[in-house]
Amino acid sequence: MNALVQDVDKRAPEVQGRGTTLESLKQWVDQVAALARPAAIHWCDGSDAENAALVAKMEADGTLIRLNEETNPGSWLHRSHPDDVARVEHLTFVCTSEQDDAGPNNHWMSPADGHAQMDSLFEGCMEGRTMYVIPYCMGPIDSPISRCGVEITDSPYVVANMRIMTRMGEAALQRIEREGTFVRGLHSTGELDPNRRFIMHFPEELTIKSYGSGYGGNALLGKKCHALRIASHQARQEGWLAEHMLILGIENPQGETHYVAAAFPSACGKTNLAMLIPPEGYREKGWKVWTIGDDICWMRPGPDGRLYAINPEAGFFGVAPGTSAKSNPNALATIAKNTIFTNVGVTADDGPWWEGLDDGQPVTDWRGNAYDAANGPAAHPNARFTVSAKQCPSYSEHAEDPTGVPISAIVFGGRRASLVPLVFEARDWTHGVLVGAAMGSETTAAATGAVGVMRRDPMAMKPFCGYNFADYFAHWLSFDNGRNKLPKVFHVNWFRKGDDGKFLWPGFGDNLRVLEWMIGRVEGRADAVETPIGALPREQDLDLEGVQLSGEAREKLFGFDRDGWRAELVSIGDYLREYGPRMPQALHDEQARIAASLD
Ligand SMILES: Nc1nc2c(ncn2[C@@H]2O[C@H](COP(=O)(O)OP(=O)(O)OP(=O)(O)O)[C@@H](O)[C@H]2O)c(=O)[nH]1
Ligand SMILES: O=C([O-])CC(=O)C(=O)O
Ligand SMILES: [Mn+2]
Repeated sequence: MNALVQDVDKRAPEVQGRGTTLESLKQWVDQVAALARPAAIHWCDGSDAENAALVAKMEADGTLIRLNEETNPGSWLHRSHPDDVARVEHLTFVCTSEQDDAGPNNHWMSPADGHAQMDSLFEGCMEGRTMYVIPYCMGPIDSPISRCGVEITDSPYVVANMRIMTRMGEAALQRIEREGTFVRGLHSTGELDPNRRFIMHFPEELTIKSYGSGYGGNALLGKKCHALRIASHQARQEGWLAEHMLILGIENPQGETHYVAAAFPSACGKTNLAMLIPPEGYREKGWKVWTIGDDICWMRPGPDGRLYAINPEAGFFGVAPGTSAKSNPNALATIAKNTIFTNVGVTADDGPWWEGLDDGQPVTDWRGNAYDAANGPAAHPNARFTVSAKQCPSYSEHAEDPTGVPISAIVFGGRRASLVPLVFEARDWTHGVLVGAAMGSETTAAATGAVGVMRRDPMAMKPFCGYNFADYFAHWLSFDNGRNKLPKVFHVNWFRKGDDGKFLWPGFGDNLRVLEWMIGRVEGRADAVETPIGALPREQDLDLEGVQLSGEAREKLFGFDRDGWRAELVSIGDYLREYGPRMPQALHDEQARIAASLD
């Protein structure tokens, strides 16, 4: 047992009050142990020795497979159960006392039913297994914006991943004792039976219970469950924002840096944008892009009224397929060592392999079978890497600033094959909130279910907002209070397709051309044309030197299709009405204003 917690037991009754938080932690651990009946309890300290012992155990039982030590030092392959490869939105619940507080955007169960359901699954589920207790901090350990939690799990794979993704161990436990509060997460991989799998949240109790999956977003409870679903609920009560956003810094040739936060749905380009390498021409002039975070952003107004953002995570849990020396060399450099690969293929010399990788050939697929193209891709489309952010060559020296970084622009974006141009700017905050609320995107392999189906995914938070979207939009609107100096809001679409079904915009490094225009707008330098949907750049307002665009590409990326947008605004109006009377009138008014200006 951890020394700090052990001390609680030894304390004389008169000083025990000082350790009340740790006492209640210990009581909860005891309660869980009585229910799940593990063979042993291990309090994680986050040390290298602890990790080495866990990894050795996982290597021995086949949970981890060692990759080539020369080409991929310290790196491992994990093959999940083939039915457990992505988030399960249909099995994810938000349990609030009132159903309306969870909203039409969440599956709901009453807290009593939710606990009963989960506790019956947890009964005796850890028999013969070790129960790990993981104290962790989301965000830099010394940042006032950070928050702590404790995850109890029976999966050593989860422990190894949480060690990379969070600040885990002794320092987190000390912060928990100081702060007097923490999020409780209980997880078991159970039998990995898709029919006995639930990811359940109790935001009013700051509690998470997850059963039956070992996959990242379902099992690493610090990530989506805590840092988005529970944190969004806390953020609303306390006046901040917990968002599914990357954070990056753009340094211009004069050495000035602007920070941008961008919300794209799962597997829609956050990791890639966060690690962008400037294209030819920009590099020579001295443009640089710095990575702060690739998935989650917590932000709040600072004393000067600007929004300050931290990345609550310490690592990247990124999509492997498509990562190449051409698309994302920074990611490739980051994962060159000390990386856990999940569900990738393997080459003859024990290297990790996925579709889109520049060289190598797979001999084994993600299931562990001999690779045969007839059986599908070598790597699962949602294969992932887990790696420390510190290994990223573009990791910003300000990424761990306790104050966070000031945000100049917020960017929303989705996968839209048609209609939506490359970029436009919202005219003010309220319009920006509508643009976020109306976001649409085609579904991806990050969640189980059909891929490529267009759905509304407001602010990329459809699977992650822990409360009613109507209240969430009202919360966003409330930041426009006359005191805050809010960032400009933009919308991008890297995924517009031509008649031949191919992407019209080169994307990746070339996305800096669009970011540069945004910064120009923030500084009042760049030009645009006003349209009913917002301000659009003309081709000449972007630096497109060296970019080959067809006539069709120019028309579709920079044009505005009035008839198409009329239909889109009708669909947006219908969507807002699905939330009934809780939807802020300001968003209905904004939708009506734009719809009217399209006539
Ligand atoms: N065409 C095009 N594809 C892109 C671009 N950026 C990223 N992608 C593709 O989008 C997919 C996923 O991108 P990621 O950056 O890993 O997605 P993410 O938003 O970080 O995803 P999560 O970790 O699931 O939240 C990969 O297949 C990329 O190759 C781009 O600018 N253009
Ligand atoms: O949660 C996960 O498993 C990975 C992720 O970032 C997402 O799906 O958005
Ligand atoms: Mn994500």
